[in-house]
Amino acid sequence: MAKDIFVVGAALLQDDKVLVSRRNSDRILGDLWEFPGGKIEPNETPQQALKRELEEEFDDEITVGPQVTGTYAYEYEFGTVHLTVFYAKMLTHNFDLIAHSKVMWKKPRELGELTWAPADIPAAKTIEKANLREVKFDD
Ligand SMILES: Nc1nc2c([nH]c(=O)n2[C@H]2C[C@H](O)[C@@H](COP(=O)(O)OP(=O)(O)OP(=O)(O)O)O2)c(=O)[nH]1
Repeated sequence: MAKDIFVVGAALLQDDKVLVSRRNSDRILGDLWEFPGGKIEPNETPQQALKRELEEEFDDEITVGPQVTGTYAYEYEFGTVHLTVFYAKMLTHNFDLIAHSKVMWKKPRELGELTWAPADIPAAKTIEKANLREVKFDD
């Protein structure tokens, strides 16, 4: 049986745009677009894992909002990735990020132009049709 890998991704929002990130060429699923995030560690909730991964990656705190869509399982040859994508916001927006070659801020209708990691397609399609200004955060 293929191993199960539990992964969280963040659809970071800024006005009417969402941050997308491209995997490095030398990694599994190299060059494909994804939502920044990573594997959930034992004893972590998906939200805790997402905060930890994003804080490591972008050196900024995030607020985690609602799930974009249900957890989606995709069977790759290396294992089955169970991906959950949450809407999120950065607390202090780090503009350096925009210059970073592997991330881009995109409007929802532009998401269909990207070559996504297969596990991300349902979430990307949901966001494509979403009105990002209506996503509700608790704070
Ligand atoms: N981060 C992330 N990974 C994704 C997405 N879609 C998708 O299929 N994956 C896959 C790629 C990897 O096999 C796995 C996540 O691993 P990762 O390498 O990004 O996470 P990590 O930093 O915790 O892992 P590691 O390098 O420490 O082993 O999930 C996505 O949207 N975001």
